[in-house]
Amino acid sequence: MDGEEFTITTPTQGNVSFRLTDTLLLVKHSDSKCKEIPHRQVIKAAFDTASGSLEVAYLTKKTKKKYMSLTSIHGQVQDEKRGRAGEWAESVMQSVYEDAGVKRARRLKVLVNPHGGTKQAVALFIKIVEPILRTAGCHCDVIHTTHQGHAYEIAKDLTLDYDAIITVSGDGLIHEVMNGIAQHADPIRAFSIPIAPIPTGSGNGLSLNLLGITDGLDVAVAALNVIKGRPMKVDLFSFTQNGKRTVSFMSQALGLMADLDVGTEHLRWMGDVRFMVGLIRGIIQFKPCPVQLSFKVAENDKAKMAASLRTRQMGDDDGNLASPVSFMSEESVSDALPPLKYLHEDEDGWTTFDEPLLYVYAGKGPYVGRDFMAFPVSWPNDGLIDVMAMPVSSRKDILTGMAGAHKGESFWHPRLHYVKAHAYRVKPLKSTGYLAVDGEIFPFEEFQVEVHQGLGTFLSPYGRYAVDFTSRNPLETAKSDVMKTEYKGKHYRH
Ligand SMILES: Nc1ncnc2c1ncn2[C@@H]1O[C@H](COP(=O)(O)OP(=O)(O)OP(=O)(O)O)[C@@H](O)[C@H]1O
Repeated sequence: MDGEEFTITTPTQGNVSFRLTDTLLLVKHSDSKCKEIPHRQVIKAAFDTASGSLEVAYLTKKTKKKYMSLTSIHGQVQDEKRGRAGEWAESVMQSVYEDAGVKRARRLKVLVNPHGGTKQAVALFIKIVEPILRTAGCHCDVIHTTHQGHAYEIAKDLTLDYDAIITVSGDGLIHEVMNGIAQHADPIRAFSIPIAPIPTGSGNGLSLNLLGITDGLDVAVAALNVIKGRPMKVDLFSFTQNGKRTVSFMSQALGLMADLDVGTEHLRWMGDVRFMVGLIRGIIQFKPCPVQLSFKVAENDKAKMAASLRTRQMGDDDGNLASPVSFMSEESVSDALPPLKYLHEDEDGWTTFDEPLLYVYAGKGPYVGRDFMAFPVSWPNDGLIDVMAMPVSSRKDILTGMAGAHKGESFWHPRLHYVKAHAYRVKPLKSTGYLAVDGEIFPFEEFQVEVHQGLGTFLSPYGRYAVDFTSRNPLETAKSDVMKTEYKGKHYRH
């Protein structure tokens, strides 16, 4: 039945015709040219037999609008086509959902943090996000968090019949959800319920990574990801400190990089500008970060990391997407978190970095904020954590290093050490300093981090981070060999 044209008569827009092709829904108003809506943006086609009315809904980008717009068109189907309208609407739904590997009418646990970022979460959810989710037929069980720790409590006792957990917040609430799930009676099954962020916090790093720099702060694009995204397996980290295990999904920051978060909490109202304020303040203060860093290295050649990223990006299109429709994989169900592999006292195969440092920053996901692609060669489920360490140098050095930070160019800074590791540990050499884990403050005390490959799940439109790292090594070939020699020979002891 694809290809057949259906025309409806609407109360306000005259006649509107629809035709479905293999990839598009064509929408034609009598007085305007035909709109081409990709299947992915179509969220509803429904025919009501009793009234003879057809509703078609989709999202489109409109110039000058901050967010994608929801269009819902209702109207009476012409008499002679009424008998086939139900079947046509069903064939549209089949094409835009099941044929794309997506279950319709997802059941969602929605956590709205009224306190995050610029405190817009409640208004944005009610005005923009909820109408989109409801139009798509999603079942939303909405809770407004009332206190710190609330999302943790909810996630810990979550029933496992949700298709996704939606956080209308920043990254901080996701950290809480992850740690609630880690304490769940059935953590592996709970971790296989995908999380999808609606970006209303100040940093929104996860949303930028899943949706890209152009769409990453668009709450309507994020809502579309909730409806149409597919589960993407991601690595999570165990952060252990003083015998306590915490799950981290994004980053651990020490020194200058922790200054961006810690101490700018009271500036949440600024949105992500607060991180720039933190950076400038950190550069003015220019305090060294008194720690010893050790890691279990997997790769330490930047050029190889960038080449391997390009190879992966050219690989199969949705390589990281889990099988569609049903999210729970019965075979992979085990009932406990993976055990820790590395003991704190284990020295075998560990490399120690001996240079005085200005900061250590480790994590997963290229963007940590809109202006900073900190981990450009990060991959969702390579089983590794990207660790960077900046030795104490001049303010000028740091500033030049940050110049192309929004495009990930600081990766190539000759003084920045960047490794992919299975695990790493930090031992403070003094008692005072800053440590932030996923943006939350932690005691400045010894800790260790290891990676659990593919333990977590996010909803993703692409099955990979929606981030292009196009920057090439400015020193290219010859000079990069010099850097490599210096890297291995001078500052490390094995
Ligand atoms: N009702 C509430 N009152 C106070 N704090 C809350 C409330 N609900 C949640 N929180 C806390 O707010 C903190 C920040 O949440 P969130 O991640 O949404 O915003 P953000 O920190 O501004 O954004 P980002 O993490 O992206 O920088 C979380 O640690 C969470 O525990």
